[in-house]
Amino acid sequence: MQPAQAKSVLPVVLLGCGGVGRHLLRHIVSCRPLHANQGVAIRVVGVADSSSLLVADDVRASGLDDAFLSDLCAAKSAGSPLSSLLARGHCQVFNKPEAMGKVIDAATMLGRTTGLVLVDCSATNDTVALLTDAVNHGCCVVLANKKPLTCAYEDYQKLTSNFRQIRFESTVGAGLPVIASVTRIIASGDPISRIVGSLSGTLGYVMSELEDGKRFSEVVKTAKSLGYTEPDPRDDLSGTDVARKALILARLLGQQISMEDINVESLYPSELGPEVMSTTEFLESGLPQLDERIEERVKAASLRGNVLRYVGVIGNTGCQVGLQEVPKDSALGRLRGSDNVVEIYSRCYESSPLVIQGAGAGNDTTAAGVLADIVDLQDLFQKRA
Ligand SMILES: NC(=O)C1=CN([C@@H]2O[C@H](COP(=O)(O)OP(=O)(O)OC[C@H]3O[C@@H](n4cnc5c(N)ncnc54)[C@H](OP(=O)(O)O)[C@@H]3O)[C@@H](O)[C@H]2O)C=CC1
Ligand SMILES: N[C@@H](CC=O)C(=O)O
Repeated sequence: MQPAQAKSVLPVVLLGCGGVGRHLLRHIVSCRPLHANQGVAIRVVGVADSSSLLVADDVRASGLDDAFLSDLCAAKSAGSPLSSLLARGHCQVFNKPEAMGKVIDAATMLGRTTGLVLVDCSATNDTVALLTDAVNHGCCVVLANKKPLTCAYEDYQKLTSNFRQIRFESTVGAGLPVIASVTRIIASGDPISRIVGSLSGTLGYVMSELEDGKRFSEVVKTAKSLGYTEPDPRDDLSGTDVARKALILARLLGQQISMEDINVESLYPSELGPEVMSTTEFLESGLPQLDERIEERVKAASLRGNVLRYVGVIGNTGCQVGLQEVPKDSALGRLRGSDNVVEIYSRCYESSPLVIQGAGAGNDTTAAGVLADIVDLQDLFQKRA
């Protein structure tokens, strides 16, 4: 008989079970045989949403089983609260504000013993203190949420001070290996001078669909239904989401800057902003008001043989994100759908940049990136027979 392979068991608490979080749970379940072959077992011990935290009865000994996780995804997809799963047994539910204290309790206990990966697939600013606390208790952190990395610089520094314990590949380019590539180039001592790219799956998709004559308002709604947009698509249309990605890259390059230091072009006026109308109102009545203006810009560019792309430039002297007219047959102009393209210029990649291209948004690819980050942490967890 073969001796049982030693496994790294990675307990996970997931914050956020929306589009990305649910895909992550499904990927964890479907990858069990693959991970077993790789000597890894991911044990989901807790899941939180905006109002509560559901945890396994004894987080040190066992997690939520796979049938439970499937039911949890189904319940959240149907709009039911996490507490609707209490009847299944072997779990407890804590409501806010108590819930976040319970996450810290789990992080304190597991950080000292088995270790814990706290995964942030929420879209809130509210998790940064919790994540920093978890890191300080020896836990690891994986982020799809960009906000904890784009907060005040001092908070960013605190969160990332133990760099080996934190992964955030999906925050830029979803599942594309952008952060890994930048990190490797930096580690090799090759100075990066510039990163240029189309960093928004939503805006890439919208711009390429407009070239086919579709209406802006309709295309934005389709991007939302495909899982490309942020929960409020104005985060994409304002350029804020791209600016967050630019900031994450700039900070990775060592720049001590903040969101206010980035020049951002918004595709909608402040009268249609979140302070004035809800997301639903924006989608129903605000968005159509933008159709004509954007479509005129697309047509004007087309008459010059160009297309519009929302481009981010991260340089040594500053960062800008905004619409640019680019030749139709350029690398940026040829982009279709939700694809991102990122060009990295450094001493080794000066005349011919390192180019990373592929799907840059979507729940599936984002969750896959998060899962790869979790598995990448396995060496920090003890192997057990
Ligand atoms: N979709 C994509 O292509 C990509 C997304 N991302 C990032 O992934 C994250 C998730 O996106 P997505 O799944 O589309 O968003 P959703 O809006 O679908 O889901 C967000 C989830 O977070 C939960 N939540 C809100 N506040 C808190 C909180 N304080 N604590 C715990 N959970 C909370 C929500 O709870 P409730 O269910 O109660 O509302 C919801 O379950 C975002 O930060 C996004 O920027 C990153 C790269 C690509
Ligand atoms: N809304 C974002 C999702 C990924 O970060 C995008 O469209 O790129």
